[in-house]
Amino acid sequence: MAEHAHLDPRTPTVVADGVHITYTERSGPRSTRSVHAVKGVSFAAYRGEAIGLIGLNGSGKSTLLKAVAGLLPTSEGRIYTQGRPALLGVNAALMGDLTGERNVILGGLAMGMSRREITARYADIVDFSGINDKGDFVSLPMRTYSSGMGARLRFSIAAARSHDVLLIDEALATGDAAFRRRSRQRIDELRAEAGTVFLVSHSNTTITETCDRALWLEAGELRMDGPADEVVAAYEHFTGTATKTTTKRT
Ligand SMILES: Nc1ncnc2c1ncn2[C@@H]1O[C@H](COP(=O)(O)OP(=O)(O)OP(=O)(O)O)[C@@H](O)[C@H]1O
Repeated sequence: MAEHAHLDPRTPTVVADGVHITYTERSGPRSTRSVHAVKGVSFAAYRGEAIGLIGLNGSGKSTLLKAVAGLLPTSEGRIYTQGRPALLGVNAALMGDLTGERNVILGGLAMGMSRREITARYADIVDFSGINDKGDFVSLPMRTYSSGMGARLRFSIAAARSHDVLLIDEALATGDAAFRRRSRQRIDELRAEAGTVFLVSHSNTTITETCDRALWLEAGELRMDGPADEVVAAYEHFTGTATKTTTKRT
């Protein structure tokens, strides 16, 4: 229809409309302190996009991700999402005293998989994580894993099913090169299945390799939104460092 020609034909999965997020904490018996972490952020994310969130420490990236996941209320503005977004954080709640195997089952249930689906995908999840590459770690308690192993297992559990919106907070940075390659492929597949992936990372290389679009947050404000390579280039110019030195080696 000609009169609708100006409308974006893509399907939005997340719309943030003038979002403000403020943390309020008690700072004494009768006083509170508040931190205005996200300030008037607006964007629309569409099916099939992988969007990187970049910015200095404390710029509001994790806060925005948690709000999109529905774990933090906005103090002003609205966030609309399609389906139930899945948040995959470095600290996602797996249980240290339980074995990797038990955690795959619990994590799978938390991600909305049925027992039958988990059983069917169990071997793939463990293979993908690579935690059994050097021995039978999956039958050991998770507290015996390195932080990289834990993060890999979390990513593997979350990525085992498709999501309308998958939110990933730094999880990929902890893997080795082979695991990062597998993760990138899996993110591409999730996008091809028409999901939207958000990725918070301090590695500019991870952002440009994994994402087609990036949002740059600066002191809680959205400073730039555009193609990942352009936004990363502007951010690097701002931080005054070249790609080489900002690439986090893990
Ligand atoms: N639970 C909390 N209570 C109070 N203030 C918080 C809380 N979490 C974060 N903040 C504050 O909100 C601001 C944004 O933090 P956030 O963790 O979202 O930034 P970030 O960009 O993800 O940082 P980083 O790159 O260091 O992970 C910071 O000033 C931080 O101190």
